[in-house]
Amino acid sequence: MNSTLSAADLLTERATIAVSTLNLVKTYGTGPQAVRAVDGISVAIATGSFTAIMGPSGSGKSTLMHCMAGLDTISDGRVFLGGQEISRMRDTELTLLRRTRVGFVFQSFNLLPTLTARQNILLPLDLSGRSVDEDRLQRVCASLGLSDRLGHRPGELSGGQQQRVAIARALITEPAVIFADEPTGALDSANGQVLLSQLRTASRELGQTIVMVTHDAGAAAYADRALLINDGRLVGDLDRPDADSLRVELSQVGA
Ligand SMILES: Nc1ncnc2c1ncn2[C@@H]1O[C@H](COP(=O)(O)OP(=O)(O)OP(=O)(O)O)[C@@H](O)[C@H]1O
Repeated sequence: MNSTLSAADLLTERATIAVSTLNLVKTYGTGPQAVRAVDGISVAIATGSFTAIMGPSGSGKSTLMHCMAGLDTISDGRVFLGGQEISRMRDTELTLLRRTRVGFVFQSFNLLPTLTARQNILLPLDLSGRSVDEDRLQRVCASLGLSDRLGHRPGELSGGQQQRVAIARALITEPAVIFADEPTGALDSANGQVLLSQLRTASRELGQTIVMVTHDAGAAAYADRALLINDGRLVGDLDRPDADSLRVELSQVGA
């Protein structure tokens, strides 16, 4: 997927591109204190792909992801998600889009402690008044190894299981994109690897588009593609990245 697509391409290729940016700029603050956290990034993410965003601390990874997900306003450029231009949307439209077309997984699992795993997973459907597709629920939970844990509350689950509940909650609405910010950050290495394999399976077997921010070259190696960010710019774009070549690329940008 090249980065020279026009806005018209991005709107007409909605079947093959899940999320894209054109000359995206995000500036925090004004005057001499202003920080250009994202400095003119154009990128197109293929539907069904698993993409890692990597780069040194402060390079703009989370800001880029937040702008792609409609969690943050942008300063300039354009963002398209699921065939719609979100950079032109009003707040109410954006809120609806985030609820129905986007899934989120964060480092902290963000589960509601008083709800069971099943109730946590179904929460986005409940909030938007949508009915439960029991088959999809069973399929998603089976693929994540959660079928026998659905009646448990988060406090009765391990960290790895809690993060899998968070992934099931993100998958249940069949969103255009799941955005994951350091999803293995609170897990030990064995549970982290299980989780990354499950994200890869969700992309390969369910066709789920996933965009993941990570510091970890080993984690990014599970993705189909790694975008390298430095000083708010796209400085590398690797297909089928392996951990060693990612470490070399990262050391060259000072990470
Ligand atoms: N709300 C904010 N207000 C002002 N500056 C911000 C804000 N959020 C981020 N920044 C700045 O924007 C730049 C990019 O931050 P961002 O969090 O996107 O980087 P990152 O690559 O995700 O970093 P890390 O890996 O440390 O989480 C940094 O210089 C940061 O200080």
